[in-house]
Amino acid sequence: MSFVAVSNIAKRYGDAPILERLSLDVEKGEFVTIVGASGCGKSTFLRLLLGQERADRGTIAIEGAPIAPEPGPDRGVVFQKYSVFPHLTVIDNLVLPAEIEASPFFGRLFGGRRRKAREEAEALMEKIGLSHAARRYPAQLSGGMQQRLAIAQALLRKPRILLLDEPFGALDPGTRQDMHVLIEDIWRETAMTIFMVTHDIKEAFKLGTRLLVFDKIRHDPQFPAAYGATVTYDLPLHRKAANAAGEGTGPSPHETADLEATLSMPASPRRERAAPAIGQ
Ligand SMILES: Nc1ncnc2c1ncn2[C@@H]1O[C@H](COP(=O)(O)OP(=O)(O)OP(=O)(O)O)[C@@H](O)[C@H]1O
Repeated sequence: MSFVAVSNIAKRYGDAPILERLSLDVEKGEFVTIVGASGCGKSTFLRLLLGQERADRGTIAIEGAPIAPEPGPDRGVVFQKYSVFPHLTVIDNLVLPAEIEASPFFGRLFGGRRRKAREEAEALMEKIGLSHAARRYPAQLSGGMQQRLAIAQALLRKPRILLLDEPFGALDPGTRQDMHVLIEDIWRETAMTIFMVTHDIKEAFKLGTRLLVFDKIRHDPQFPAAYGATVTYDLPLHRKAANAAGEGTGPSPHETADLEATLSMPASPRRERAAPAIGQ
């Protein structure tokens, strides 16, 4: 039994099929990166995993149990645009969820429970490098710091699955590199299972242990929206494992260019050629 089992799911919005015949088995601790043409349904897939939306057909199970019909503490999420509370300081952004969980009506904790929540928030700020900014408001943070805060919020309830939807898409290259280091550290330390949507192929190769390409298998040129997308390439990134052992290098320019060429085309029928041999 795999940790996350996605079996033959389909999702439509109105008359438009977005995803179809999508099946996938993911083991605990995998870092799955997802790429695909814009609008092909990558974020929709993350929302299905989150439980924010329901598939029209098929099932998603975590450790054999059907996924809860709403977002739960076992799944954390970070979006490209900051999902933090703008009117709260960094530390209050990290304490409030605990307060609301413990006291949904008043949203306040007192005494030992409040102290514990603050200690946990402080430990998290230390881990993600925001201790010095505890009293600042989100508008006073850089983009990278705001995303650190969003990641910290997602980690608050110690999720087993982390869903990242283009989390670094709005950041400059230097900040992105820092965030790569942070997310890799968190992943190694927590052994979380991560699904990350990205438009950056190099980032997908660099961070993932497995890379999925979403695309359409069936295509009607008269009605481009007639069919949904599915997983058309599923590439184990063996080289990543070698990297972890201190060996190997990133993808060759040829491999990256090959996949970039594939993805630069609009969502299209499956191209009948062998998947690039990654990390063989
Ligand atoms: N709530 C919704 N209602 C109707 N259509 C939707 C809804 N959410 C998404 N869509 C449509 O579903 C399709 C897939 O959207 P989705 O955001 O999943 O794509 P994506 O691959 O993540 O795109 P991008 O890479 O541009 O972020 C798009 O055509 C989008 O317009």
